[in-house]
Amino acid sequence: MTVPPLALASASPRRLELLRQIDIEPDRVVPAALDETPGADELPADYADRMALSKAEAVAAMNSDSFILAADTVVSLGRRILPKAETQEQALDCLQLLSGRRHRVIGGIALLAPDGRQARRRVTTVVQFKRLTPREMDRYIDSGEWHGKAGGYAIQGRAAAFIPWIRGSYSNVVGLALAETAAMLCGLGWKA
Ligand SMILES: Cc1cn([C@H]2C[C@H](O)[C@@H](COP(=O)(O)OP(=O)(O)OP(=O)(O)O)O2)c(=O)[nH]c1=O
Repeated sequence: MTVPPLALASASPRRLELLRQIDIEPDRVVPAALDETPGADELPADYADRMALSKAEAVAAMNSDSFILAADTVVSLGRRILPKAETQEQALDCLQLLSGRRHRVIGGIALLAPDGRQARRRVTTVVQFKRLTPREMDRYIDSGEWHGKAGGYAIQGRAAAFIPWIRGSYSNVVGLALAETAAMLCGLGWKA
C-alpha cells in the first residue's frame, strides 16, 4: 500500500527542523499565505486553533492527495496576544511585558487526512522569565534573534538564559509539540 505524502503547511524553518528531529521528513513544504490578524475579542487559545486550521486548509486545495500538517504558536499574557516581533520596538515591548513574569505559549496543531478526516490539538506550555535588566534587553535586541518570533524571543537561542523554568512541552515553545504531533499522525494512520 502506498503511503499518501505529507505536506507541511509552513514557512517556518523551525517546524521542519523539529519534524526532522523525530525522523519525519515531509514530502512537501508549502507556506500558507494568510491574514494573521487576530479578531478584536479573540482569545489566544481560539486564535491559535483557528490559525492552525486555516493554514492547513489554505494549502489543502492544491494538495488533496496529501496529509497536511499545520501549526501556530501564540505567546499570551492573560487574554493578550503578543505580536510576532517584526521591529525592535515590538521586541522591546514584548521583553518588558515578559520580564519577571510567567506567560503561556499556546500551540495549535491541525492535521488533515486525504480522506477528509482531521485531527486538532492545542498544547499549552507555561514559561517563566526572570526579571531582565535594561542591559540584558538591549543586548538581546542587538542579537536580532527575536525577529519573526511570537512574543519577541526564541527559547532555543540566547533567550534560554532568561528562562529558569517551563512547565509543559519544550518543542511546543520552539514551534511544534512533537509528542502530540507524532500521536496525531499515528492516530490518522500516516505511516501507521
Ligand atoms: C516563543 C517562540 C516562538 N518561536 C517561533 C515559532 C514560530 O516560527 C513563530 C511563531 O509564528 P507562527 O505564525 O506560529 O509561525 P511562522 O509564521 O514562523 O511560520 P508558518 O506560519 O509559516 O508555519 O515563533 C520560536 O522559534 N521560539 C520561541 O521560543
